[in-house]
Amino acid sequence: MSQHRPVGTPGRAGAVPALPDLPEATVARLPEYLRALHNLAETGNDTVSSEELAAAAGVNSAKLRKDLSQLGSYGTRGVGYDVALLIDQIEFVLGLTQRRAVALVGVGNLGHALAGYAGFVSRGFRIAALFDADPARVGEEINGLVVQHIDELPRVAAEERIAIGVIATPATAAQSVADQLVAAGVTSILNFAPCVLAVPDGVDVRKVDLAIELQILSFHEHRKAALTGLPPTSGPGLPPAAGGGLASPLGGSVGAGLTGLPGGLAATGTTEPAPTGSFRSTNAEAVGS
Ligand SMILES: NC(=O)c1ccc[n+]([C@@H]2O[C@H](COP(=O)([O-])OP(=O)(O)OC[C@H]3O[C@@H](n4cnc5c(N)ncnc54)[C@H](O)[C@@H]3O)[C@@H](O)[C@H]2O)c1
Repeated sequence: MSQHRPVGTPGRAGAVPALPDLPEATVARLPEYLRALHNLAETGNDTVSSEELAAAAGVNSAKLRKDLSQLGSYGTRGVGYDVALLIDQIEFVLGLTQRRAVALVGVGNLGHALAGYAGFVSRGFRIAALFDADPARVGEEINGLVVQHIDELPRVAAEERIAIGVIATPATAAQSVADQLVAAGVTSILNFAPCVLAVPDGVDVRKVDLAIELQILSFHEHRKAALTGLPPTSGPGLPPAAGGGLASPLGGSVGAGLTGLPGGLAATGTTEPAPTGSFRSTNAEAVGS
């Protein structure tokens, strides 16, 4: 089978292109494919097999073939995928053919690091404005941009056509900043503050929380230790219980089964009720979803 462009690829002047309605998990993998494809292109590869691309992107090849088939891309039997064409297709679907303007709110420790990160430009984004509420930070120049007071947000958002707002303020300020971004017409927010944001329908929120990622890894460490009966890999941790399992905070032995979970929690996890009303809290995890 040959490789096809998806319906409505760039070049059809005036047309509003039809985009495939992709599952969120597929959308989350597309940037991984794109990164791998750019690396392949830079190292002189014109074509790539699904197995090679899957390995470079860190996913299984059946999943990759299914994801790419949803873009209308099937590769060519015996040849694989055309690297340049696939880059075009994925960039088109992700809307990366235009450089989107990003506003960063909160220029403290994290904000400084983000404002100075050169990788956004090469991935299709332009940090167009920096905001802070602290008069001591206003006027500071970082990477050629001057920090402006948050009160300037509505004017600058319109002038710079800000598409995405990045929140790097303390959690206590994040909801009010999100409200200000939404009022200024920003409909996509990347939230680094450790809190859930309420936003109106039509506004997308992604959340990045490295502490959550570490907690998930901690769970896997804990589980591996429980399965092998070995103590955790670092720190004093919990003392091994009699019988080789790990002691839970409420007594009992996790390694001997899941009966020792605090409060009698079921091992399958809990389900939160869906938010109601006109506000929603998508707050999807930007890492690992
Ligand atoms: N997601 C992650 O993995 C991760 C990692 C580190 C920090 N964080 C979070 O990022 C946030 C920033 O952390 P930090 O260490 O840079 O904090 P920081 O205190 O150094 O910086 C916060 C900045 O926000 C500004 N600010 C406060 N209220 C504001 C408002 N209403 N409008 C505009 N600016 C405002 C402050 O003046 C300050 O410059 C915190 O919420 C922290 O928990 C997240």
